[in-house]
Amino acid sequence: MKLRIGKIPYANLFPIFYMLEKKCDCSTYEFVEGVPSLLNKMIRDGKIDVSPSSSIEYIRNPFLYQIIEGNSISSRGPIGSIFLFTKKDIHELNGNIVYVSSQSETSVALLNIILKKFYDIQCGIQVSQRPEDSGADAFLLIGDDALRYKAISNRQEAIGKNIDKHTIHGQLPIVSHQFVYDLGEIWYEKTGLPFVFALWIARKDMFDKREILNKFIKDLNKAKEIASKNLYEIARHSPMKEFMSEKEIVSYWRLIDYDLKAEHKKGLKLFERYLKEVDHVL
Ligand SMILES: C=C(O[C@@H]1C=C(C(=O)O)C=C[C@H]1O)C(=O)O
Repeated sequence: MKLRIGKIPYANLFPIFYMLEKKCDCSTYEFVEGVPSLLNKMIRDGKIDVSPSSSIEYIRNPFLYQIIEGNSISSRGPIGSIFLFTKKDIHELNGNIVYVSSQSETSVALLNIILKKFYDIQCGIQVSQRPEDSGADAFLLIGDDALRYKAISNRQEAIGKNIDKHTIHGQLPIVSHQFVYDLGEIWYEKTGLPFVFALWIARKDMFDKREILNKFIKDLNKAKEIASKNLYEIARHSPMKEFMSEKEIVSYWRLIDYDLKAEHKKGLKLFERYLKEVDHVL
C-alpha cells in the first residue's frame, strides 16, 4: 500500500521534489504527475491522497481535507510565474475577453478579484489550453508556461529593435503583449498580505495510510529545509535551464515563500472574503 502523492511538474516545486526523491526513502510513495487543476480534481475524487493543490480547492471543500501545516506556495509580492500578458494597460481592459490557463484555478480566481474589485473592470473569462495562441489581447499563464513565455519575451526585448515584429524567428513568439502584470505583486500592493497560491492538503478519510502520511509530512519538511540551502546545486539539474540561466532560476525560487504561517492564513481568509464579494463561482 502506497501513499498517492500529487506532483505538480513545474519549476516552483522542483527543489522540493528533487530533494524528496534524493534524500528520503520514497518506497512507500507513488508520485502522480499533473497540472494543478487536474490534481485538484484527483484529490477531490479520492484518486490521490495528498497533493500540493490550488488554495481555492481547500476553500471549496474544507471538510474533505486537512492542511499540511507549515507548507504552501505563496508570495509576498511578485511570484515570478503568474502573469497577465496584455496588449494594453490593465485599466483599459474593460469589455475584453481574457484567456486563462486551464491548468490554474486559484490564479484565475485571483485575476477575477484583481479586475473586478481592485480595478473595477468587467471582462469575460475564457478558459483555454493554450491562452498564448488564442490571439487574445490579454491572457493569463501560470507555472512553467508563464516562466517560458516571459523568458522568451525578455530575450526578444533584449534583441529589441532588430526583430521584425511580423516574422517568427524559430520558436520565438512575436512580442506583442508588452504589458506584463505579476498577480502576486498586485495582491501584495493592494492588501499588504502574502498570497497563498497552493496548499499541501491530505484527504481526511485516509484511515489506513495515516502512518505513511505522518512519515511523508516529516520528509516534506526535511526536503523543504535541505532544498532552501542548496538552490544553486538544484538549479544545475532543473529542466528550466533550457530557458533560464541558473541564476535566474534561483532568483525565481527565492521569490517563492514555501511557508504557511499566521500571516499567510490571514491572506487566505481575505482571498476567501473577496471571492464572495466578486461572486466568484467556486
Ligand atoms: C506559483 C504558482 O502557483 C500555483 C498556482 C496554482 C493555481 O493557480 O491554481 C496552483 C498551484 C501552483 O502551482 C505557479 O504555478 O506559477
